[in-house]
Amino acid sequence: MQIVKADGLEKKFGSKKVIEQMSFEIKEETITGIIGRNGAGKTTLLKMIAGFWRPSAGELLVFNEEPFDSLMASANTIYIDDQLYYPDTLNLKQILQQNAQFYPNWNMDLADRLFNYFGFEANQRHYQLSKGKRSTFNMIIGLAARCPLTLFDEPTTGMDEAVRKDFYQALLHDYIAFPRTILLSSHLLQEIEPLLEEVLLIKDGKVLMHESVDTLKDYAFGLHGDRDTITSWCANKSIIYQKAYSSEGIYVVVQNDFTEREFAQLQADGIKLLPVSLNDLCIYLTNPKNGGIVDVLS
Ligand SMILES: Nc1ncnc2c1ncn2[C@@H]1O[C@H](COP(=O)(O)OP(=O)(O)OP(=O)(O)O)[C@@H](O)[C@H]1O
Repeated sequence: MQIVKADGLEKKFGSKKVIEQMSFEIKEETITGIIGRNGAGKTTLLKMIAGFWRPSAGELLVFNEEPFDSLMASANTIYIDDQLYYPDTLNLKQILQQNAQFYPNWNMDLADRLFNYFGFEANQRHYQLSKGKRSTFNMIIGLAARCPLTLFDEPTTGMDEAVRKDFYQALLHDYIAFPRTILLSSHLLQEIEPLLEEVLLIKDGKVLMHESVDTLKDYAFGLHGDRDTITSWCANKSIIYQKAYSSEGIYVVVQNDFTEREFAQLQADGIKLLPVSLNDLCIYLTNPKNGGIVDVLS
């Protein structure tokens, strides 16, 4: 079953289109990484899915309903980012209790255990928490709500590495015990990769790719060696990235449509074949076309 379905989805702010012709489907009980550079449109997309913002055009269905202003969607969806606001009059324990009343699957035992593990105190106020502690508290709400659709928008902002690792472990552990549909936007693809089943890669408001992590791992590989040999091998191939490392040497990342025979021939020609990490692949695919920072500085 599809939990989210977008077809020709668009969002404009004034005359500026920030989401353009997005079409994709998110399957039930998957963890999908929403990946893209700064300003790609991740938050805008997640906020439309959460029902906070109305699309400008196209179709967006969440649980088969338009999510904007939908009570059904809001009761079954939770959106967590570092901007969550709670009234100053409530302490942290009261915030948990309030959430417990709203979310039908809320698990107070899980919330309490995480609350104690991360060293929160009942009478602390949300606005007084440090940035990392606020993200940690928000994450507890995102997990304990056990919403059928859970949206985490850069949930680890400000968390130190140890807390981020705890969060990823808690997320995976609770997801295995209580599967739900999770969308997770993060710049730390390397860290979240082990959690992900699918990646929705966004560039300039458009979907560049929507694939399983397994497919993306085999999507491309790197060729390292003599420039002329590699250039002739890549004449009819789809090049994703290239960098010269000497006057005769080059590193090229190329889409993987090589046959076993071609692989053997490449190696016989003295070309090194290197795997490309998911993180690097996404960086190369979303590279702006105006060179790198070194080009600006030199
Ligand atoms: N309320 C708004 N009014 C006008 N433009 C907006 C608004 N919100 C977002 N934008 C623009 O939409 C584009 C996409 O922003 P968005 O926050 O969705 O990107 P993002 O991928 O989440 O970026 P980041 O990784 O930096 O958080 C940006 O160009 C941004 O300036």
